[in-house]
Amino acid sequence: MALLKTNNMTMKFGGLTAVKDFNLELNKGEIVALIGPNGAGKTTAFNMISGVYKPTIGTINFKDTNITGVKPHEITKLGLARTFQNIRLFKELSVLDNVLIANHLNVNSGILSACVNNMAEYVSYFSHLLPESVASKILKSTSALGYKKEENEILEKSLFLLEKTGLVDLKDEKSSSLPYGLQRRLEIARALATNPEILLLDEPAAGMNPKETDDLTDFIQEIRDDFELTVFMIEHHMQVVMGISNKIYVLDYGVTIAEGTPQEIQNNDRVIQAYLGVSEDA
Ligand SMILES: Nc1ncnc2c1ncn2[C@@H]1O[C@H](COP(=O)(O)OP(=O)(O)OP(=O)(O)O)[C@@H](O)[C@H]1O
Repeated sequence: MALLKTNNMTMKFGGLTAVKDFNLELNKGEIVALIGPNGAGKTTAFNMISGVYKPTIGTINFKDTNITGVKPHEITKLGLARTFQNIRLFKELSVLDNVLIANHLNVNSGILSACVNNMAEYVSYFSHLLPESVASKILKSTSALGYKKEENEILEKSLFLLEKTGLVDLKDEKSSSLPYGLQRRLEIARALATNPEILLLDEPAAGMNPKETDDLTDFIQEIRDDFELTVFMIEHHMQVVMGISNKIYVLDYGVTIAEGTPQEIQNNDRVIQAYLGVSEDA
């Protein structure tokens, strides 16, 4: 059984059909890419899967659960985490604090959880709305509560995530001081704090230099293996897409014009005409 399956998922904005009858299947452990020209409907598809939009028509199933129209934080709680095209970190906080806060807000026991129970889901979605000063206060007040056991577990888990994402030596740096590629990794580390089964990556290579892009390809495969993830990514960078995807879906004007292996997609005339024939970064 597919881990995630959409059935004729469709989104209409007034008279515009942004995504039409999208049938996606993600199987456990796969890395699947969604490509297509600007305005093809990729972000809209992501937004429906992650609960930002409720599809106008169609359903989304995650394992045995119909998650169509379920709110973003609930979807995160079920095991789908996402990153955004525009990085959303607490810029003034340290690298470690960015991961600590996601972990702190994800604790499940104690007085702390009564106050901020399972808010990590919100952090990944609404961190841009949560003032940095409030984020800092949450961190300070949780320390003040003195939950040593929880504190230690959270610190350990955060350091583990930083180790796995190659950021542990930079844990005390201000997050905004990191190069772009490492900020994207930090965003992924924070998403991993919610213990996802599926990780949705929105243009993970955007703005990266060639070295960062090379590293990203290995990195995505590593975290897929280490955290037993299934990865679904929107990406324009063909080197990344063709290098690591098990399967690729191609959207054009909301319609799925092709799906298949990298080789099948590269040889598909319709895809070449609509997308691959134009500039790689279009
Ligand atoms: N909230 C919205 N209201 C109205 N139209 C929208 C909305 N969101 C997206 N659209 C339209 O839906 C279409 C698909 O947009 P979408 O952002 O999903 O494309 P995309 O493939 O992600 O593009 P890009 O690669 O530029 O990010 C576009 O015509 C866009 O203008």
